[in-house]
Amino acid sequence: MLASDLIQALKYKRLSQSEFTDFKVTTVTQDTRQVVPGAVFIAIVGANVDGHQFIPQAIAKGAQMIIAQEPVETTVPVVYVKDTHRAMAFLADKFYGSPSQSMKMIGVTGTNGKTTVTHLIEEVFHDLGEGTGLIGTLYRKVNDQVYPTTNTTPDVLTNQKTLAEMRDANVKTVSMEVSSIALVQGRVWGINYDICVFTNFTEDHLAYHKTMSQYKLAKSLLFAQMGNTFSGKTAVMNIDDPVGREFIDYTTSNILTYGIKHQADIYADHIKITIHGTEFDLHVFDEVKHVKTHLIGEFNVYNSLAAVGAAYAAGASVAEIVDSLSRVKGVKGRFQLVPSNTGVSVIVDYAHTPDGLLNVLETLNDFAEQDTYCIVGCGGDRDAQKRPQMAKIAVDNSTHAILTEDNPRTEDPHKIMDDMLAGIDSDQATVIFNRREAIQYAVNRAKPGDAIIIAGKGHEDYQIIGKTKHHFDDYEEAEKALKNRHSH
Ligand SMILES: CC(=O)N[C@H]1[C@@H](OP(=O)(O)OP(=O)(O)OC[C@H]2O[C@@H](n3ccc(=O)[nH]c3=O)[C@H](O)[C@@H]2O)O[C@H](CO)[C@@H](O)[C@@H]1O[C@H](C)C(=O)N[C@@H](C)C(=O)N[C@H](CCC(=O)O)C(=O)O
Ligand SMILES: Nc1ncnc2c1ncn2[C@@H]1O[C@H](COP(=O)(O)OP(=O)(O)OP(=O)(O)O)[C@@H](O)[C@H]1O
Ligand SMILES: N[C@H](CCC[C@H](N)C(=O)O)C(=O)O
Ligand SMILES: [Mg+2]
Repeated sequence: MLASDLIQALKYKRLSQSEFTDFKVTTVTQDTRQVVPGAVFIAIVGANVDGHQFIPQAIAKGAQMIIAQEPVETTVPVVYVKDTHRAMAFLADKFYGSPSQSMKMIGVTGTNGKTTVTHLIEEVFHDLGEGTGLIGTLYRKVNDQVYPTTNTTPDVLTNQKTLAEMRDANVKTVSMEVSSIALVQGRVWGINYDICVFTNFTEDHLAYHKTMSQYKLAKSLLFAQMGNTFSGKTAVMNIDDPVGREFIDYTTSNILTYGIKHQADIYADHIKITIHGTEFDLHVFDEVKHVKTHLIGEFNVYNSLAAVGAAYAAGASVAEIVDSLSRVKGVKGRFQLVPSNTGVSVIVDYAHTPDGLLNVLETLNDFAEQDTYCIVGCGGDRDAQKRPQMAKIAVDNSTHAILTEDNPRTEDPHKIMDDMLAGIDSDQATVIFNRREAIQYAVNRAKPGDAIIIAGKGHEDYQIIGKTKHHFDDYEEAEKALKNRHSH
């Protein structure tokens, strides 16, 4: 694409040089680390640094045009806009040719369950032999090709680039996690969602959003993005959650409701939960099918219903969806059982919010024959308000609560622990800062019939201390601990 064509995407702009030599744009990026000769570099004012300071570096690496919002002196043409952040979304869509227009786009938002629901949806269309795409916490996936990712919802350029790759690889259906932070930062601006799913709303991310009402507003943006013209789109809403009921008013899309407690279009009854899986009768309007899945817990019935709604709206039949649900083995780090012959059940789970933790502990208590152990910590540089609540939930819902480190990041682990301990009496829990030791301690103490949940890090194969990532994997650690187990 020629630079002159690309900048047509920007309606209001000022060029630093009225005449410039047009060139073929090789890439558009806001990150100097991705600049190649022929690039257009967008200077973004970030939370840590101001991208305008990287302009000389970008030019040295071959950037041939700059998009800026502040006066800069350069040797290459500059396009001035009021807000480079907004411009980035327009340029991303234009450069990659609006890929979301040519695929069925499913966006999933909510505090918990996004990763699980997006995987369940992907599985249905994968089983139907269609090309599928997935963007989320674990990775970006184009058919079977997996790319690593840093954010649950990447920046807008990475999103559009990934979507373009999906379109070119014959992907028909994309299921995508949309985080609240991404929604306020415009990381999904320009994406044309056909189906949007709301899972639930409870506390998280207050370090970023400050108040629950701002957090809620952020989540609502996905449904606002669906628009208010009659477009054949569908919003799939959990109406057992009051916020799900409220968000229905934010869009004129078609609505599919799901739930267990309220009268919904899609609902489950006769629910049976065991350590091996969950069974229920699925009702989709007048159709009823028995579902047997490997996923465990009532919260996973909700996740299944959300996926049923999205897949149904995207054209799959109830029979096809049920067939796929019965095959799904589970998602990495989400209520994942670590095999062992010790008689102790060890489960790795990504619960990192009060509600998530409460749900998994309730599930664990449903089937644990004897005592339960909950190993949990809280991440640094994240919502501090959830820390005392999570400690209390651990204490109230397990026989032995063991408080440990998660990703301390740049915070002092003692400060994080003090925040957690403020929610309980200090003699109610055992504190073992070192996560490896905490896991070994629980595994040694547990008797056959006991169950241990290692919460908070799920699939993560690292621990972030300061700004450094060290290899650390709860599942691997649990396997090792079980091997080295010496019971007392
Ligand atoms: C606070 C926050 O959200 N930060 C996000 C934000 O970074 P930023 O605006 O702070 O960027 P910055 O580091 O100040 O840099 C400013 C500009 O200079 C550029 N730069 C920077 C350095 C350099 O050498 N060269 C260069 O060009 C950067 O590319 C950027 O354009 O934009 C980046 C690109 O989109 C994100 O990766 C980054 O997420 C950070 C890593 C993060 O931890 N975010 C968390 C809070 C988050 O977004 N989480 C949600 C929810 C998770 C969940 O619950 O699932 C998520 O979606 O992941
Ligand atoms: N529907 C649900 N309701 C409440 N808790 C849930 C639900 N689904 C999953 N959880 C809990 O939350 C954890 C994370 O689940 P999942 O990864 O699917 O959520 P997510 O929304 O993608 O999280 P993130 O915000 O980190 O991307 C699970 O390990 C489980 O403990
Ligand atoms: N992706 C989420 C959850 C991280 C989970 C936990 N392990 C932590 O580090 O807080 C976040 O960035 O807030
Ligand atoms: Mg996720």
